[in-house]
Amino acid sequence: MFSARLKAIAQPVLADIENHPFVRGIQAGAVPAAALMVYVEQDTCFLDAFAKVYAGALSKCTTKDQMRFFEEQIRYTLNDEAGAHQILCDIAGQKLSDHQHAKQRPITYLYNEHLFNALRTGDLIDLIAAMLPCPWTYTEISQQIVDGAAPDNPFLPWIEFYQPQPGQIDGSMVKTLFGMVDELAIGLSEERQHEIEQRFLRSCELEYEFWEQAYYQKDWKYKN
Ligand SMILES: Cc1ncc(CN)c(N)n1
Repeated sequence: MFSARLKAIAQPVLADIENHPFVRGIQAGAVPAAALMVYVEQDTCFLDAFAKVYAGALSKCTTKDQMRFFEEQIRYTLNDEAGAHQILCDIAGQKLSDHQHAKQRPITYLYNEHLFNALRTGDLIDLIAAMLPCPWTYTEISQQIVDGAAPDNPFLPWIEFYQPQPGQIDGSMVKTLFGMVDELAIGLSEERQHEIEQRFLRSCELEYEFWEQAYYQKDWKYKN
């Protein structure tokens, strides 16, 4: 299966994500408030772009079922994922509405442009491959770190938010997306498959860099 190939090539970066100090901090129940707020601000920019890219995926669909699936993801991204941000703001003692109008920092810009590039230059499979690391790495992280988290860990609601539970959208949707990729990969040349793998792997690396950007509060050097 092509999806197994994608998961296999991403194992080293997935391990680095799971060991990132931000992610380890979530598991330990302590992340600096400033890092949390950079994360929330940048993730707001990211999810706005992600919803638009989902709309682009919808425009590339060939069946009603595929269209309904993406329509559901757009609603989830626009309406429900701010719930995860609210949890982080509560932990940091901050008001969510004060952190929803930030400008894109470099990695957010790069990640968003990477997605828009897949939308402009790729087929549906290219776009799904570029989008999949977003839900996939969070599902993997939440499964990995929930075991070591203490019952009074303030991040538990955030970890549970991304847990692949029956009826919860992020778990089953990852399976659906990998299933779509497997179907769409049938008959593609080795060269095309390699291109698609690159889009997937780049997004995994950008997921890592997104944690890095927030934890170390990285920003543009020159601003006006
Ligand atoms: C950058 C990023 N990647 C993934 C997710 C989880 N959907 C997120 N909210 N933000």
